[in-house]
Amino acid sequence: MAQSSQAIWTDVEHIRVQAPLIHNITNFVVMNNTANALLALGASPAMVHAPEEVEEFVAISSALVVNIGTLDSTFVAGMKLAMQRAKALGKPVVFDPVGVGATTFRNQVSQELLTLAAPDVIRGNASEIMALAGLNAQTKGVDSLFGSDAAIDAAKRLSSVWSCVVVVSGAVDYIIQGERVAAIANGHPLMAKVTGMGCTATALTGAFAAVNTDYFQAATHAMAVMGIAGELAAEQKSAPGSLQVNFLDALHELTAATITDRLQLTQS
Ligand SMILES: Nc1ncnc2c1ncn2[C@@H]1O[C@H](COP(=O)(O)OP(=O)(O)OP(=O)(O)O)[C@@H](O)[C@H]1O
Ligand SMILES: Cc1ncsc1CCO
Ligand SMILES: [Mg+2]
Repeated sequence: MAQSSQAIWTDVEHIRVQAPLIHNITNFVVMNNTANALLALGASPAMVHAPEEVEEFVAISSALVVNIGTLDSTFVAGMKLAMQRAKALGKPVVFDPVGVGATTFRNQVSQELLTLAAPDVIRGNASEIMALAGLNAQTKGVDSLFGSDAAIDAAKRLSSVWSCVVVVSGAVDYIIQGERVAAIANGHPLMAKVTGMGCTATALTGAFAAVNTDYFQAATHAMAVMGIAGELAAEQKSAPGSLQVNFLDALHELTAATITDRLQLTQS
């Protein structure tokens, strides 16, 4: 078994054995999908966003996932408290800047969160990563208007400004930390036709970061597993409704052999 496939499988086994508790402050659209994806992978999800309880909850969790998809000011207050506490406790923080670039509120909140408590991993589509890096990228709500390769320079800049791992998702997923770059060519175009597959990628990254403190590896492994499970699901039936369900089954049934057979990872 190739070294990279083995390393991915080791993380999956650790997630399945440890079932790390993943604290999610996420959007109303994807709460159910991402909770089910974390469970199917082997982690233990909880969606907890009230400012009154997030600090206590993050303290018992193994990773924090923050997603700005359906922002409002109460969510923002919870995000700030949770991110600061997670940083103080040394817990991994993964950030999904859904729709950043579309409105002033999203832009302001994203910059405030990054400044207050820089995350360990940022995952977004190309438009989001370009907007977050300060490029005047065009956005179309929560979907990208660009291919992921258009955002590689922006991702490098973000990675250096916030000293974090940056993931740009798309047909090819790029994982960037300083000069380290990994590219994952797994996945299926139909994944973009199911809402929240990007949010799911971010949530799974939280689970991998809970078991692997090399967050570049954790993010790379999460994107590889996303892509492979997406391919398997699309082969069952090439339609969005079925893909959403078959994706969960593929995560649950994932084996070391499947990862070895399918992994399309290049690193530089
Ligand atoms: N054309 C494609 N080919 C292969 N995989 C794809 C393709 N488009 C998206 N994916 C995969 O789908 C997942 C979601 O990526 P995408 O870039 O669509 O996220 P997103 O725009 O943030 O989604 P959302 O906001 O709905 O959560 C990733 O795992 C990515 O690799
Ligand atoms: C559709 C949608 N709108 C706000 S968040 C979200 C989920 C995909 O990002
Ligand atoms: Mg997204």
